[in-house]
Amino acid sequence: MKEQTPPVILQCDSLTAEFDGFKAVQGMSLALHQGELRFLIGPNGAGKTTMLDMICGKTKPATGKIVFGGTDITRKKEHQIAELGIGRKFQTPSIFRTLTVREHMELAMKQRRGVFAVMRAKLTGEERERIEAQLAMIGLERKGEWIAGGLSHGEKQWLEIGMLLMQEPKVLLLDEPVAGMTDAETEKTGELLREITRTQSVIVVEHDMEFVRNFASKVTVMHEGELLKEGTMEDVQRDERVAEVYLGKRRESDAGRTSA
Ligand SMILES: Nc1ncnc2c1ncn2[C@@H]1O[C@H](COP(=O)(O)OP(=O)(O)OP(=O)(O)O)[C@@H](O)[C@H]1O
Repeated sequence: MKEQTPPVILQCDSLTAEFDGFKAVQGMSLALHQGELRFLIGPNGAGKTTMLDMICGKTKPATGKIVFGGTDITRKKEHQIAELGIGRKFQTPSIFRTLTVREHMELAMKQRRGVFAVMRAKLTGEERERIEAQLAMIGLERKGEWIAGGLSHGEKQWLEIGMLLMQEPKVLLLDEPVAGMTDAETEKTGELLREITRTQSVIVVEHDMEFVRNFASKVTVMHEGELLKEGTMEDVQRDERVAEVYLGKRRESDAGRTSA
């Protein structure tokens, strides 16, 4: 039996973003399917982060339309979009150095419940189990009592992903999640993202080409605010325009496995 393509969960049509007349993104369209792990790549200034900013409502598109799970979210506010189920993680970890790992997860869960709860407010047994399961998923099950400030850079990034997951988003938007990670941490992050896509969909903005090669099924390449190419990593690598504007440039300056 032929495998069916999962339905589209997020549809961006002809998005344009303008900053004082400068078009950072021009006519970008992107369709994300349920359970997809999509990589968004391109040279510096291509407009990748601006795309994520428009999807999560941080930047309002000048033109175009964004539909998420059948709802037009183009003009919705950031918090409304988050509540509908789009979670955003920025590049720099924003954790509280003095709270424990488990406290971070509890806070994230309470934000989801919409309760102005103090830390002492009781969690149900079910909620505790969810936290433990999520800690195990991000590989921090034995570090629940650790002060977050004592975690490694990679672990802090996983904690943030775990906090995002506690809010049960349907789509996760991640900006360079493996930047600054060791090779082993990068590999683990890729596996974590794969596991997440068993139930959720993910868009990752990424510069680490080896990471993209290892974990991407579909890649979207942007250049100067526009869509340059979309396809498998093989399609993208074979494309001459991509090689010219991006991969080629990168190869010249590539000293081993680094970021572009
Ligand atoms: N708030 C802003 N005000 C003015 N210009 C902006 C703003 N945000 C982004 N830009 C400009 O828009 C262009 C696209 O930026 P963006 O950060 O989306 O690119 P990017 O592909 O994510 O780049 P990088 O890989 O370097 O993060 C850049 O020229 C940037 O300077």
